[in-house]
Amino acid sequence: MDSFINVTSEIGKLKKVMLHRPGREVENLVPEYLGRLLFDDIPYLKIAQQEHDKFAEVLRNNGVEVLYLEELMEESISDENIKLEFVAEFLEESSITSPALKEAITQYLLSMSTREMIDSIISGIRKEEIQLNLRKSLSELMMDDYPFYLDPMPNLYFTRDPGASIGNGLTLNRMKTEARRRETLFLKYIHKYNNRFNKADVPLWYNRTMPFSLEGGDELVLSDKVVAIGCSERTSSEAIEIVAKNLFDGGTSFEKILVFEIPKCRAFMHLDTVFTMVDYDKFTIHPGIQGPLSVYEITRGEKGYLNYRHNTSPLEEILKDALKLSSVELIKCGGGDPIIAGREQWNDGSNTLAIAPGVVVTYERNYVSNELLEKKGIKVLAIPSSELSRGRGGPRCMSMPLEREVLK
Ligand SMILES: NC(=[NH2+])NCCC[C@H](N)C(=O)O
Repeated sequence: MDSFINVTSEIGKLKKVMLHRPGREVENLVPEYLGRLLFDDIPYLKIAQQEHDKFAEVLRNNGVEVLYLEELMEESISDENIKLEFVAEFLEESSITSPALKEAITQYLLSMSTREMIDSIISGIRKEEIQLNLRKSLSELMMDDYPFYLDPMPNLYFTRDPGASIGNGLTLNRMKTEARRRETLFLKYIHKYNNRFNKADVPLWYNRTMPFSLEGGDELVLSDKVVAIGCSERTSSEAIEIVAKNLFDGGTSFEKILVFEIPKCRAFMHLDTVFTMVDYDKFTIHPGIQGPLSVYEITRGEKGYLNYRHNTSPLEEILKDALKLSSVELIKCGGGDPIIAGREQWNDGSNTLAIAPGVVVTYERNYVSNELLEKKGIKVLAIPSSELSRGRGGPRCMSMPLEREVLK
């Protein structure tokens, strides 16, 4: 049986992808906690869902099988013991320490159908949902005005980040911030228990139990030989070394890791917010990172060691050389105009999702960058984006490819 995961490029025809349709979690955002939950504004859920459905429809109309995280998860924990294991682990990681409270929340969750339970965990659990006749501990008393027992997970529709498909395997990531760390538990259970996965042994190139942060928005599979990883606000150099070692030792075809060191700031949180691949030899780039960008290379060394090199050539040269191309083109977000580029990058103008070589899904609000892509011969499938964009992620962030056609 073929592996359930097969991703050896950023642009090969997309065959299977995992999404999460935004739900009630987005309506549990309030101004006080926006920053901590990594949002800049509160999306209007009804419109966000319509936009997201349009995104899924564009993918389906182009031959992509769309799988929803919530459905894969429901399949994964249908067995009662696995469900209990999941709930216990989830509550542990949500810092529910009081045994009585843990028991009350567990009973509350288990009174629901599996699907309702998953939706409720994603939405977050407000204190008034559960009637408690317990004596409060000191810490509970002091946290009394905090509205949630379980925080909502509004970033889950960015399915790109908790894990990434590389070759036939996955990185199961450790998220930089507390706000997103529990998201990776879903992928852990899907990987471990979903029949689609474990029938075809899927190796993990990284695990969420490791201490260094790694997020999928930083992981780009440029070819079956080259992976680019952003060293960013979210992804650490230590994690990159571990992924490199595991890919090289894991019998994969990968030979080189290009480490893109980008400025560590919110606007550029992941590499894919400033750089994506749109065709064999074409990339989008935010002009704001071209100056500060440093590229390092990791290759296989002797006796299992890794070789490291700071490559100071211009980015075009680095990409040409790594991908064995005669030329490459970097297409500037907003055409390079600093105001347009700043505005469109903030709404993920550089965050394209290639669904085939030269065919990308983008946000329609980034019309200057979209027109430019079209001028360069790229087919642009633009989706509505007024509400989805408020979470600071675009079509690439909102999708986790599971399978792409192998490029010839
Ligand atoms: N792959 C990406 N660029 N993801 C964007 C994620 C946005 C999300 N609000 C966060 O801050 O984590």
